[in-house]
Amino acid sequence: MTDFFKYQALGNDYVVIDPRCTDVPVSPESVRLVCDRHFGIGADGVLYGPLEEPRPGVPVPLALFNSDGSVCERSGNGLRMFALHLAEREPGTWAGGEPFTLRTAARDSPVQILDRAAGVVQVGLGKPVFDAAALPLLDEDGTPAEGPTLSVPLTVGERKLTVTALHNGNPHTVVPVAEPTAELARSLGPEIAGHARFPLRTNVQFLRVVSRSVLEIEVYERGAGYALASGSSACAAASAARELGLCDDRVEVRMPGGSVTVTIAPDRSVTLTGESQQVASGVFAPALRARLARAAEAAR
Ligand SMILES: N[C@@H](CCC[C@H](N)C(=O)O)C(=O)O
Repeated sequence: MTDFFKYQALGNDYVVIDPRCTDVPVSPESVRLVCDRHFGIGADGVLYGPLEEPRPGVPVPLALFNSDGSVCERSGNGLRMFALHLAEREPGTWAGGEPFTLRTAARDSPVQILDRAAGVVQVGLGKPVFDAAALPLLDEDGTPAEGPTLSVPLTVGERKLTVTALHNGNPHTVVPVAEPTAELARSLGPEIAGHARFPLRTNVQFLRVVSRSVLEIEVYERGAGYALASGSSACAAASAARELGLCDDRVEVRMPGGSVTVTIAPDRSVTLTGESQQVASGVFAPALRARLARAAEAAR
C-alpha cells in the first residue's frame, strides 16, 4: 500500500493520492491536512485519481484540489505530474510516448510524455476565453459584467489597475507590472484573488514582458497562495500577452521555480511543456491516518 506520491513541477508541488494504492479518504478538510507544510506532507494541492481504472484510448479522470481544500477545475502542472504518475505505475501502458487524455472538471486535456527520464511532459490546455461571463466577472455595482476582458479597470484598495482577465479551464487575472516580485505577489495577489468582482475568485499573475519570446511572472494562486510556478498561470500570461500583441506564438515563461515553454496556435489554443519530477512516496503515519479518517467522517 502507498498512501501518497509527491511530485513537483518547478517548485509547484502536489500530492497524488491514488485509490488503487490506498484507502485514504479525500475531503476538503483532509486535503487541507495533507497539504499543511507543518502538520501534513505539505503541498500546493492534491491530485486524486484515477477515478476509474485507466484504459488506453479512454480519457483518464482525476479530481484536483487546492491546498485550502477547494476544488479546482484544472492544473497545467498537475496534469503533467499525473501523466508521469500513470507512467510510473504502468509504464507498459502509459510510458510509450504516445499522447493520451486526462479528464478533469474543466475539460479533457491531451498530454504527452516527451522525455520520461527528464520528466518533460506536454499538455494541451485548449483555447482561453476573454469574456466576463466566462470568468465570471462582476461590475463594480455587483451586477454580472458583460463583454471582452482584455482590458479591465480594477480598483484594488488605493490602486487603479488595468488587467486582462481570461478563463482557460480556470480563471486568471494578468496584471502587467514593471517588475514582478514575490513581495508584490504576496501583498497584492490576495486582494485580487479574492476581489468581490470575482465571485469564484481568480488566479493572479504579475507579468513583465522581457522580450517577444520571454515573459516573466510571479504567481498568486487561487486556493493555494504564492506559488513558485504554475502551469495554467504561465499559459494565461502568455495568452494575455499574445492577445495584447506583446509576444510571439512561442514563449519561455520564467517563474521563480523555473521556466516552461508555452506555444499558442493561430486558433488561440495553448500548449504547455515543462519538467516535473517525483519527490517522494510513502504511507501516512497512523496518527495522520486517523486524523484524515476523522476529517473525512466529519465531511460526510
Ligand atoms: N498550479 C496549478 C493551478 C492550480 C489550480 C488553481 N490554483 C486554481 O484554483 O485554478 C497549475 O499549474 O495550473
